[in-house]
Amino acid sequence: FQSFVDSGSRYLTASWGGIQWEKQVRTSAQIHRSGGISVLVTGATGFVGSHVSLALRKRGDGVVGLDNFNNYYDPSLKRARMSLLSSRGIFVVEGDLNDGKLLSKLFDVVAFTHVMHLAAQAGVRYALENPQSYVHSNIAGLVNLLETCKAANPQPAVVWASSSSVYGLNEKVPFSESDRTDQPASLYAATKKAGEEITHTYNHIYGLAITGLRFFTVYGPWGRPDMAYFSFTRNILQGKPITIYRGKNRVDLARDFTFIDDIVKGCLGSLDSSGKSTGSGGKKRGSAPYRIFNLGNTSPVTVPILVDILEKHLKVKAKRNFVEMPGNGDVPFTHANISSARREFGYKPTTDLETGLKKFVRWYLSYYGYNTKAKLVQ
Ligand SMILES: NC(=O)c1ccc[n+]([C@@H]2O[C@H](COP(=O)([O-])OP(=O)(O)OC[C@H]3O[C@@H](n4cnc5c(N)ncnc54)[C@H](O)[C@@H]3O)[C@@H](O)[C@H]2O)c1
Ligand SMILES: O=C(O)[C@H]1O[C@H](OP(=O)(O)OP(=O)(O)OC[C@H]2O[C@@H](n3ccc(=O)[nH]c3=O)[C@H](O)[C@@H]2O)[C@H](O)[C@@H](O)[C@@H]1O
Repeated sequence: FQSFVDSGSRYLTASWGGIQWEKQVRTSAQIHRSGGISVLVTGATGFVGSHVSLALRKRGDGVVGLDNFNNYYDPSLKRARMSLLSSRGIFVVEGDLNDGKLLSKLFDVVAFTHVMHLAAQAGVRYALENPQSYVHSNIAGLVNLLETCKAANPQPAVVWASSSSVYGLNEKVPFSESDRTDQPASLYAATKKAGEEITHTYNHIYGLAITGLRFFTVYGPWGRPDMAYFSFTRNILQGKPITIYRGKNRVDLARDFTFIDDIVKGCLGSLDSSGKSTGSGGKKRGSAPYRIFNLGNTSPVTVPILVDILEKHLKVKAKRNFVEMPGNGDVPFTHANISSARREFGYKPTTDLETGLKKFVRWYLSYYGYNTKAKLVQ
């Protein structure tokens, strides 16, 4: 464990502590509505984390962010999201999940009721290039966070992001939470599956209330530049070709693309129904809930149709380059059964891909300085 932490030390930052810092953390954690909660959001300047933090704040909850601002994708986008959070009074602590002293300090300063754990090394194909980053954040970082939560007094309830990728090579659709998840197709998926097992042990031994959310290919404004809808948009606007993967016999790949606002509603619904941890200071005093939910859209769309929609909104034709899906961790299709989340906390996605991509394109053109005719304004 220590060697993972050491090998990841380039991520570690120590610019925290001091009276002013504690004041900022406390102020940010303050609850502004009756019955509100105070939440530590990890990965707060990431795509999903920034949206969830803003939504919690908007309804009057206390929010403190944590993020290491790593350069997996352009950190200036994370800084821009942070500015947005700061403008709403949310303080983001710059630090790594593996920094145990920092996490303990945060829990000394604030008695968080909930942890929304969204920090991770995301991306399916990048695991071929940098496998250790998945071990660092998704395994070692997760254990470190759970160690802190277990020792806290009171213990928070933990909601964290697993992934649709745990269904791996399954062919039965739609994917249900009770389906097998023992055939991962990527190291990313394997670390998310490991996360589900690891969180189970912390629930079992220490009484932490745990909810795992299997997100299905989330997209939207302020999104992730490494994802297909985002990189396709960039290339289409720059007149560069895009690579579209296809399965054997030229079968199109499909994803249950899910709009960010629907995911945010699912995150808040699961936080509100997460139940209570039963232990404190590392001692279990009763059993606590352990839950896993799919959060998808239940309406898969093929990748070429995604490109058709982008072309329509961008008013530019894509240069399509089809290649057979390389063995890089991809799965042919995803499709969520969401009846458990609907039953437990009323999860009901309402945005179709056409509408959601329109909102994404509008944001993209504005953020990257294009005028409405998709020309870059110099
Ligand atoms: N976006 C999707 O389609 C999708 C789908 C399924 C699951 N997920 C999961 O949802 C979560 C959020 O994903 P996202 O799309 O917002 O990704 P993201 O990369 O935009 O956000 C993750 C954030 O975590 C931070 N981070 C990573 N490692 C860290 C560490 N060790 N310490 C502190 N901060 C760290 C990153 O800097 C980043 O800002 C992740 O757990 C991801 O695996 C995302
Ligand atoms: O749902 C999930 O669990 C996963 O969703 C996404 O993974 P993925 O579905 O692979 O999303 P993209 O990378 O945006 O790819 C979407 C589709 O486009 C395809 N694609 C991707 C990139 C490319 O250049 N060409 C291409 O055809 C992929 O094969 C896939 O079928 C996220 O990147 C993961 O972090 C997340 O865990």
